[in-house]
Amino acid sequence: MATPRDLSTASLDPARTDAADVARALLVDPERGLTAEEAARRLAHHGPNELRAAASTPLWRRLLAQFSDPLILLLLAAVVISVIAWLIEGAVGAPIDAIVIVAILVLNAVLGLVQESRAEHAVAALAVMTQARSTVLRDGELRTVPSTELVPGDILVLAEGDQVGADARLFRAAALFVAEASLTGESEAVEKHPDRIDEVVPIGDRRDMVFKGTAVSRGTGGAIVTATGMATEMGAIATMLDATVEQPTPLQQEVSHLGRLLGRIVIGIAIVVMVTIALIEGIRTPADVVTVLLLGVSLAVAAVPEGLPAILSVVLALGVQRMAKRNAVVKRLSSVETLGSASVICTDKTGTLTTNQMTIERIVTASGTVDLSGVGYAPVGRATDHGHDLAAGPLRLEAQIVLGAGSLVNDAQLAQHDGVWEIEGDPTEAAFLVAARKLGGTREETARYGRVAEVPFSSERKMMSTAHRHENGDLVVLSKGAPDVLLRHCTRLQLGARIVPLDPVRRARALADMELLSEEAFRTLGVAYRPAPELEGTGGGADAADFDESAEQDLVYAGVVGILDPPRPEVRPAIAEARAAGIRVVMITGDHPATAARIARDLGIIDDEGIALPGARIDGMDEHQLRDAVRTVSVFARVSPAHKLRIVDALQAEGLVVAMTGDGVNDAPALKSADIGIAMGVTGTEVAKEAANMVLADDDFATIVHAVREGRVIFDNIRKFLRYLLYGNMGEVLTVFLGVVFAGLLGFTHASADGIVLPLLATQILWINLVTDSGPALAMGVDPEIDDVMTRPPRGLHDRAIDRGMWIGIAITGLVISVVTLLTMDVFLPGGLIPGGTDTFDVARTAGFTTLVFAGLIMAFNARSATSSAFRGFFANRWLWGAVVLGVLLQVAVVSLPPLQVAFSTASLDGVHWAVCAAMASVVLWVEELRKLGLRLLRRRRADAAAHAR
Ligand SMILES: Nc1ncnc2c1ncn2[C@@H]1O[C@H](COP(=O)(O)OP(=O)(O)OP(=O)(O)O)[C@@H](O)[C@H]1O
Repeated sequence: MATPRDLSTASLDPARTDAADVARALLVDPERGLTAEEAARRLAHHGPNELRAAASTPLWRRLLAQFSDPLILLLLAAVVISVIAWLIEGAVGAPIDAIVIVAILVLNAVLGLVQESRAEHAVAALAVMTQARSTVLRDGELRTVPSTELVPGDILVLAEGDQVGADARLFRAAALFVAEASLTGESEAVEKHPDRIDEVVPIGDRRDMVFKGTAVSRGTGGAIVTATGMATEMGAIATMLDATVEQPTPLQQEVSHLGRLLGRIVIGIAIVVMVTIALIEGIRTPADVVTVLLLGVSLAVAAVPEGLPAILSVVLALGVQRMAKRNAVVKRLSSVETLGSASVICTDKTGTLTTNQMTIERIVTASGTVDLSGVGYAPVGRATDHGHDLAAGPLRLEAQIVLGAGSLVNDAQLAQHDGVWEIEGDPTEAAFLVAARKLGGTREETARYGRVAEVPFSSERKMMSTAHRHENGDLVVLSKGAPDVLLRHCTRLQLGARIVPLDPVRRARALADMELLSEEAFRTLGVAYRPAPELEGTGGGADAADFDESAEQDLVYAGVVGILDPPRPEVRPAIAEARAAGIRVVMITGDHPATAARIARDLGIIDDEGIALPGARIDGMDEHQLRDAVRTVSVFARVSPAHKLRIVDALQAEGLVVAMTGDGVNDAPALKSADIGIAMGVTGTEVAKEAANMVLADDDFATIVHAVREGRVIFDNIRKFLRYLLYGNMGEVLTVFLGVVFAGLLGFTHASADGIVLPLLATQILWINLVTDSGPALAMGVDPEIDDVMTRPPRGLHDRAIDRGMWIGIAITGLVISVVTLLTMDVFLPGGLIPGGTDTFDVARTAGFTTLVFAGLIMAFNARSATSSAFRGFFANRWLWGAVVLGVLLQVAVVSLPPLQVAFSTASLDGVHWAVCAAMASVVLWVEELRKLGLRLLRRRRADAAAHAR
């Protein structure tokens, strides 16, 4: 086979070449597309259809960036000073502290880097899940493929809401409008037409081409891909489009703010500690200066959780992965936090609350009602009239017109694959194809019509029309749409084989028929038609360009179908769960108010008195009236996408955090405006997915509620490790500070070989923070749900992660930790508060150090809830247990292994020491248990009092 010319590099300009010639040059038949093998071959030749990503930062620079924190730099400076002092003093022995501190910092940087890479990988994996897709014709069939797999010569099939995946030459277009702002900056959508352009014109004027990165805002079309990847016009400007950098989430901002605040406070404390030591103990040698300096700076490094932003990213990213496994694909980490605060979920009805498995069960025409049996897409079922097989006659004829016309003004396809009936396209439309097959004779008739033009369906118009030519040359217009809308375009009625005027009585009857179907929860669709001889005169045939909305008049109303779209079984409990969690559910649908209200009632969204507010009423309201309305109304029906935007704005003005679902191209503004835009993964358009923060892989409402729960759990877990880290840090700072003060008061100055008496050494402080504490903190990030997060109201968007209650808890716990640590040291020291101690200062300090580490590890269990006992879900997190056991082993090692004893100035402990350390450390657990018990009792008493008052 000849190789197709690569148009992107050839001199041929597709915009100035006939579509047929472009197809020929690219060796493709526009009616069949490429074969799968040929597409694979071309993909191998041209490479994936991607814009080259920006080069990644080299590893060494990322490692170096780990040291860029000002406090770490300060510590490094202190280390340098200590080395200089050691050199001045004659370089005796080895500068052990300096070596140990640098080693710990390197270890810490490597860990930080690993965290960062994990978070990045998780985010990259999300990008793959939310990648854009395109519809192409391959082997004569429609296929949806990732847009990265498009190749030159592919036949793109474009519909409203599609992202154009590659540059392509149009060969067909029906009312095709493309938004090209991303490429040309032009905000208005441009109408496209396959007619060749003869001059060389700028991109914005190449009406016969569509370009990668733009979006179809209206209409349909077919185009031959002429360029992919960097060869596209978008590729030409791609150097300007560096990969978007993830902005820090509000929580990440709060944490870095917290870091800076702590940094300042701690530097203050460090200075106070250093001055206190100098005053109480007196600085005697340069070594004393270095010891105090290192201690002060290490304290600062320890107390400020530098690793927190990285841990935060990992926890968010892991949460995002868990959500994705449950079909909620979040595009940005920040959306996870917002999800947890959602206070109202506005949801579509069709496909989200319902199954979107449409079955026509009823056809109501002027002569009566036909019932159709059978479920699903298999076209087997009986047509009956009052329980009897439908006989030939006016009713059958009318039903045949309804279903026949309905399956012609239709873009869906029905086919049997391996014995299973499957549909391609809109399920509402496919329902007509299935029903038409159930009613014998209909398909034979429709086969005689060929489509010549169309005005596509849109959620604003709520109807669509096509023009067809019969074998005998006659032209007709066929329309289907929301019956109340369609009836406005009808002046006549089909009655048996006759066409009669649609007088007020007949119109009222038709409306009543539809209303009745709606109240029974049926989705309704009307069908109408008219002979259209006048189309013949326009431009030598019913040309697509001459056919527009103006043809939708003077129609003959044929009848209405009742489509069953059952609610998803999991939705009712999900709505109850949302309500319990203080989240309101609002249904916003294009469907009829009666259908909407009935289904909302069945699902528990509204009670029997609840009503559906029609979109037309919203039009008559100003902002204030709408704000009043959204306070009470939970069902909006027959709305258009523009109403959605107004509803979002009104709810937000009421102070609510709004999650909003959407699927169509016109939903994009509402999705962007909502706090969380949620696009449908299955039925949603590419434009909607692009505008949303989250994509539902299964279109299911219940998935949104799961995602909210997950968002709350993630936020809870973040609070857990904040609490945990700050408990420990507060404990250390207070231990050092109080230790120095008490040492002075008790006269323990210069009691050890190191010169100055310090309750903890710089290396030990760094050990605790950067080694033993990191494991439990990480494990906390994947903690299972300890407190039921769906029993509390949503968190305010601007509520702080660390509130006052938490600060009080941190202060109390920090104080308890420092007191037990100092008491442990005192127990073993001779001449302390508690008599009987006989150990050396080094042993006593090692015991204090160990108590501090153990208390920290025990606090990990406590930090998991502000109110629940640490024993609740005690064994639920095996990572936490792993981390705690590892922490204990590391501590045993640092106390008992001689090389580590030298590095960390520790001394061996015996059995009694270990037991006392463990017992003293456990005191924090009991104190916290008592405090939480008190809190719980208080809370219960308040709840009882409130219940009593009611
Ligand atoms: N393919 C179609 N052709 C003609 N009319 C349609 C088609 N699909 C839907 N309709 C009519 O338009 C109305 C509105 O449809 P739209 O897609 O805006 O909302 P919906 O799918 O009913 O609900 P939701 O907004 O909850 O997804 C429907 O109730 C139906 O009567």
